[in-house]
Amino acid sequence: MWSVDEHLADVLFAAAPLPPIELRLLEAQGCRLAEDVRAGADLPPFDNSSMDGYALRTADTVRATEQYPSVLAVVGDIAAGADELPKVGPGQAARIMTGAPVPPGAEAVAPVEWTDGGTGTGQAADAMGGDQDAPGDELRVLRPVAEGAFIRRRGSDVTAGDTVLEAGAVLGPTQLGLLAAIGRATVRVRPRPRVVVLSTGSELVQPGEETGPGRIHDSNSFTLTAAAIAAGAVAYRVGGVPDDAATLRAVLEDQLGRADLIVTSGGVSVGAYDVVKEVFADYAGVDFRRLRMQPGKPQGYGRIGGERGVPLLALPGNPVSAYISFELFVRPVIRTMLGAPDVHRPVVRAVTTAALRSPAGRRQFLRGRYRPADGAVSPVGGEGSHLVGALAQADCLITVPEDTTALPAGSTVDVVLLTD
Ligand SMILES: Nc1nc2c(c(=O)[nH]1)N[C@H]1C(S)=C(S)[C@@H](COP(=O)(O)OP(=O)(O)OC[C@H]3O[C@@H](n4cnc5c(N)ncnc54)[C@H](O)[C@@H]3O)O[C@H]1N2
Ligand code: MOO
Repeated sequence: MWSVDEHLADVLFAAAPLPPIELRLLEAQGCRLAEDVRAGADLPPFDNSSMDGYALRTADTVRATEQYPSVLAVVGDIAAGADELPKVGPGQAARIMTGAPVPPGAEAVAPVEWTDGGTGTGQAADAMGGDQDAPGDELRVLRPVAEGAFIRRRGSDVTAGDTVLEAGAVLGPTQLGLLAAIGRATVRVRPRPRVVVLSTGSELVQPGEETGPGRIHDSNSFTLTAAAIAAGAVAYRVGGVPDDAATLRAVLEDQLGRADLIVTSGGVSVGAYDVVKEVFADYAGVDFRRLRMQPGKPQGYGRIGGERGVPLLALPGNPVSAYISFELFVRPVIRTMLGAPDVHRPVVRAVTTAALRSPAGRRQFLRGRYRPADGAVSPVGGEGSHLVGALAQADCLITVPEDTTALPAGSTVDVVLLTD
């Protein structure tokens, strides 16, 4: 028998970060950067207005008041995206929209609310006049405007040559937006591992179909596929492969091409129909071992597919065993392939609200609910590895060490937190 830690070490020994690839921005969401990204140009790329208003020279507004406005000649109209800009001289202003380039000669922008909007009334405007082609040709400015007011300076956000994101950064919405803003269409990242999830068992029926005598719905392929996605993988679900050597070989052969990792459930124990185990051992080069843990005792792992050798983890079929095995062994492999620094789930110390029992010589992982407020943890459901109802209520695993068979309520235990 092997310990949990020995098995984890062996499984991780064979795992490595996937080689970086160049991906389009939205395909790279959630991935880690494999390069330092530098800005090729300034952001903003040019001085521009942060308000709808009038670009002008500050000296012209020094004595402006509501009673005695400064009167300026409007010499042009600048929309965002404009490339031909009027020159603003003394006594002149140009109507300007938010984001539009500040024209030569202008030193500040007066928001439209600080002017009469070119209406000739001398009353403060609350919006730009609607006529784009013919802005009023005489503007009254109702207060002084300071040098640089409402101008977003070129390079004030990002300067050309700046490292804007470092290798290892995770690309979320705002990082992807920044990459787009500096003009990057693609980026070099560690890709998400492609995980093929395959559940074996002739008793399995897909959800939505009638079960019939002795048959059950395939739930593992859903749990494991969802868990792989939650861990950061791209996952492909192949549900319900019958316990038949030829079929299983064909399916494995077929799936190999699109997999960085294969995860199977079922057929790893000692049953008479566990042809799966034979196929994995002979064809796929998978070793089987029994671990000093409960649930999750029987485990297989190895590499399949000759040269390239895709790692394969064969998990036990009992649904709770399969899920716990995923969390303890498969998730760290996926996280390693992603190049994540945190490959393991966090473990906290907590006080159990109920007495716990555990088989001698096995590390037990009981399902529990953890209360961060007071550091208490309560078991949910029993020990049985078929209890999917209780599993769905749990948010943590309560660990009872190998050498402990009973713990009274109030004992301090290690708890593996399962929430993302
Ligand atoms: N004589 C022994 N019997 C068993 C031992 C043992 O040491 N000696 N180990 C037990 C333990 S522990 C486990 S765990 C299971 C592992 O069994 P297998 O990996 O061979 O899985 P199966 O026999 O195919 O199925 C076990 C159980 O899980 C259900 N199952 C399987 N696949 C799915 C699925 N995709 N969705 C939902 N449920 C699934 C299956 O119907 C069985 O009830 O072996 C024990 N036996
Ligand atoms: O180890 Mo099995 O996984 O106890 O149910």
